[in-house]
Amino acid sequence: MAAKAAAEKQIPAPKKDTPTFSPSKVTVLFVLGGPGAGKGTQCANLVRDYNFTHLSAGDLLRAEQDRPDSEFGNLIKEYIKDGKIVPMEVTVQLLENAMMDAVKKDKDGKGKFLIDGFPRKMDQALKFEESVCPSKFVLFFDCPEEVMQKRLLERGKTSGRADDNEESIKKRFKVFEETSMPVVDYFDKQGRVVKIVATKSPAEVYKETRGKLEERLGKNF
Ligand SMILES: Nc1ncnc2c1ncn2[C@@H]1O[C@H](COP(=O)(O)OP(=O)(O)OP(=O)(O)O)[C@@H](O)[C@H]1O
Ligand SMILES: O=c1ccn([C@@H]2O[C@H](COP(=O)(O)O)[C@@H](O)[C@H]2O)c(=O)[nH]1
Ligand SMILES: [Mg+2]
Repeated sequence: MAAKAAAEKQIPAPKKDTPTFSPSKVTVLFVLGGPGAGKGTQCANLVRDYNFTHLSAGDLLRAEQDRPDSEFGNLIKEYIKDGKIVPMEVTVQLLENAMMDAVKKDKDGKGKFLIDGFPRKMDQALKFEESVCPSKFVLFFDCPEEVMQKRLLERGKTSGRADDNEESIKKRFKVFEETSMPVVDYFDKQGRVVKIVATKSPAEVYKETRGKLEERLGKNF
């Protein structure tokens, strides 16, 4: 209950001196782009070809929402339907837990993560890099709203997602422009954004993604 109150009021957690994971052992790429830009689709390709662990913040929140004992279930449900950003304490903890699970399974304690749909708000970006792990860069899938809307409405016919409907999509676009684009701009000013044109076919988008990723990291990262 105390954690929930803290999350709702955004009471800052005590500051940590060092992040949980060292970038010498753990590689983090943030994957951003508007709702429906194709982040999940391209992450699946990257997992297949480069052995990344894919962590979608939205998927982790949906799983937490459905966990019978979760104290955050109702809160997450409300936030997702309205496209709002769940208080960062919840999401950062879910991500850190999932990263820890994966790193513990690796015999060298290493990990390579695609953190999809995160950070979507400046407080999350600062908190994650300070307390969990600094990221190498952001893969940013750039797509206009009309294209994303068409994709989401099509996906909504079968996805069962509570936010793949016209009303929620409109709210998600607004939050993306007002709250998440400033995060992309923040990393861009530091030269840490790799921008991909996301309007072409999935195969063409992936070709550009691979090319730019290897340009940045080399072939054997
Ligand atoms: N390049 C593409 N061209 C056409 N359709 C695409 C393309 N990439 C993905 N899609 C389709 O668009 C929909 C949204 O894709 P995806 O789930 O990968 O987006 P996302 O960025 O993860 O969305 P969200 O932010 O809602 O999680 C899916 O139905 C997917 O099959
Ligand atoms: O850091 C995050 C990421 C996501 N959310 C909420 O989840 C939904 C769905 O996210 P997808 O990436 O589209 O799966 C998003 O609209 C937010 O409501 C969040 O709160 N914080
Ligand atoms: Mg997705």
